[in-house]
Amino acid sequence: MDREALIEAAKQAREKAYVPYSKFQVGAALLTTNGKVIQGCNVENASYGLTNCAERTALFKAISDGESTFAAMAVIGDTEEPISPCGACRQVMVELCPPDMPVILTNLKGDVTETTVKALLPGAFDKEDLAYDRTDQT
Ligand SMILES: O=c1ccn([C@H]2C[C@H](O)[C@@H](CO)O2)c(=O)[nH]1
Ligand SMILES: [Zn+2]
Repeated sequence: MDREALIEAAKQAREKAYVPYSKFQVGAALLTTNGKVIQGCNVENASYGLTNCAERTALFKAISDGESTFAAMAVIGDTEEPISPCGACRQVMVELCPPDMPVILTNLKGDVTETTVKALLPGAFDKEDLAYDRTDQT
């Protein structure tokens, strides 16, 4: 699966976005290590804060389908610069994806930036922080 095909899958997913409030469609495509592509779109709600972004939709779909090892993600929106994932999605990527996993950020004009999960959220709070032994502390 090349980068262009993953971007195309994200573009298709974007068409399915449920965005009656923002009208801002976003698509994501997550490549698993066994070559499957899982698509996600943003799904909004009348209670605005319940909105699920495209990136988290793809990740949660994958986990609930039993897919847990990921190789890359592409994200697309109609933005001037390549789309920038929100903080919540960056935190969920840190939880579920390898730190060096490529994240391909694009827009409809075809601008592309490639980054990584760890570059998107340096210094993230993660499972290692929870693993610290606190039993002897008062
Ligand atoms: O990377 C992003 C940025 C925004 N959104 C969604 C959330 C909301 O539905 C709309 C406007 O913020 O775009 C995503 O899905 N992914
Ligand atoms: Zn988000």
